[in-house]
Amino acid sequence: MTVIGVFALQGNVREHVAMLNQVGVEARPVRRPAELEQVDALVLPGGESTTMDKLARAFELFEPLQKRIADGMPVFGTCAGMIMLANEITGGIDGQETLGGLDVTVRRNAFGRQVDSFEADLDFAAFDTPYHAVFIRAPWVERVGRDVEVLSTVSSGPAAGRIVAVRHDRLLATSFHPEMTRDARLHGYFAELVREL
Ligand SMILES: NC(=O)CC[C@H](N)C(=O)O
Repeated sequence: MTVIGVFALQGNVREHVAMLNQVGVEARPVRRPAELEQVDALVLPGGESTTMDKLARAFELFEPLQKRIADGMPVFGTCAGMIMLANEITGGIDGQETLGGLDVTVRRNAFGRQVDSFEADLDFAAFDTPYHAVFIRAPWVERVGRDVEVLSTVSSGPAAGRIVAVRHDRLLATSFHPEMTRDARLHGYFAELVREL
């Protein structure tokens, strides 16, 4: 049976595990390299990408993660997790590094101070009704590589048109926190992507 890990050094780990269970997937926290070896795919939750970068190094997960991503492990990165997956970032702190793999440029804290946190209904071609998304000091995607599919953009307001969900082969990323609403459709979408392998 497929097992999806949730990177558990930071973020809403329990909520992600619960939503994966809700879509019929076994899920468990990943804190150590040996635990990473036992999962088929991984969720990188939101939090603070600069801290995640440091913690991943301190727990000796950074290089094993990069290797698994290069070997084709599916990863769903949300918010700070999206930043961690990006090949390139703007607005990072000095020396901040990402795992990479996703051919995009992501701007940290892109929505500005006034809109630190906000909610928006997003359209996804894969879903029949809008997806209600919660953004917290969220990044957006400024550049997408040739093979990256844009799954959703903000539909109205000052940030209209900004890219907030993308997929590049086995890597899925959202600017927002899909574990903070009751809507498990994105976890379901990711689970499908993992099962198709
Ligand atoms: N909710 C979040 O994950 C915020 C991301 C955070 N602003 C960062 O740069 O990592």
